[in-house]
Amino acid sequence: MRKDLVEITTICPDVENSQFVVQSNCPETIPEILKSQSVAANGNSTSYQQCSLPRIKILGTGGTIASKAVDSSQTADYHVDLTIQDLLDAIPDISKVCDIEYEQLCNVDSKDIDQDILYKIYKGISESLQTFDGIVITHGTDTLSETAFFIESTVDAGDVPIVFVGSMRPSTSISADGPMNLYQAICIASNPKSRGRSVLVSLNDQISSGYYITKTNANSLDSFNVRQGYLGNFVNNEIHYYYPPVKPQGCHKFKLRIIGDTFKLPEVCILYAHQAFPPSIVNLVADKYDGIVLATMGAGSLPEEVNRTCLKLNLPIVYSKRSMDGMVPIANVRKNGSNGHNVIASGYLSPEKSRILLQLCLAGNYSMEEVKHVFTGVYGG
Ligand SMILES: NC(=O)C[C@H](N)C(=O)O
Repeated sequence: MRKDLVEITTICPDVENSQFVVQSNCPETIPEILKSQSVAANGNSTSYQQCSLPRIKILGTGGTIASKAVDSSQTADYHVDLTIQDLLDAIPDISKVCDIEYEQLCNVDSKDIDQDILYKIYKGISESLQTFDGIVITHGTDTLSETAFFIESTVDAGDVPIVFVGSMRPSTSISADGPMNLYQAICIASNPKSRGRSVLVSLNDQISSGYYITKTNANSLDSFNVRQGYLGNFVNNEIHYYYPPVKPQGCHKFKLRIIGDTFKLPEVCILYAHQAFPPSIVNLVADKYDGIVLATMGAGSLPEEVNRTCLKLNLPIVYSKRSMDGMVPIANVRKNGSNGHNVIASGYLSPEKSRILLQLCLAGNYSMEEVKHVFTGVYGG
């Protein structure tokens, strides 16, 4: 698993009592690697000495974690002003945990992450997978779940942990949360127990799946919520995972086809439904977009006239939901005997994740049946 472990002895008859030689500044997790390798060797042949720390790549993109306000009591009205190097300077102890290389991909609030930046993040991660033991991406929390979902859907990480991290307070704030969140993200990426868990998110002492996470609180430190449950947490900066490594159920992987360096996804917009939602709004955007996602009321509810309008259109329309919990079942979309040639149920996916999934399906020239299969078969729609 690790390239930087060097075999030093060949006799280890008693795994439980065997001694491992570890550098004094090694992360506490290293003995776990050594132990598991010895167990794999059936307790009778191998022990290892660590000769270097895990290699971690940090990709900086901006967000509140890289922001400054005018004074320390301010937790709003701040701007992105710090580089990834500044952020790392605030956590000098991290040099005891791993060897770091870093790259500034951009420095923006996450509301400004567009397709070009998304592609830079995809490329930065893909190019680092072969060389590093873990990857950390600093990112604004507002759209972090979208980037994490996109990366989970397009990157085959193998066992390498890809950890997204942000903060809710700017760096200048009293009790800024960024340095600790970043420190923990790097510990997650460096820890062998994180291998095989795909895309993770580090925030407020919690470790979550990047695939399932949703930002549910616009202001508090405990901003992310995962109905599927957290994967683990930190106590005294030790990682405690609740489950063995696992990847999200049925996640559909897309292979991005990039021509030259141009990366262009089809355009999909989201419309938020409400009482008296007019069909005219659907017609208005239908000409300008390749697909539409509707944040419906309840579990797929829209005024009947809007349903009829959608069925007349010749573009894919995903019925998602305004509610954070629950799902849109296919039965609520293909109603009254209609075969719903172009309408798709989002299942459990939020509107913003449905949008990305539909973009990826359309970019791959999936047929309507294939698009439905991705949503229906995999996500329970
Ligand atoms: N807490 C944050 O990071 C919010 C910020 N507006 C962003 O998404 O970049």
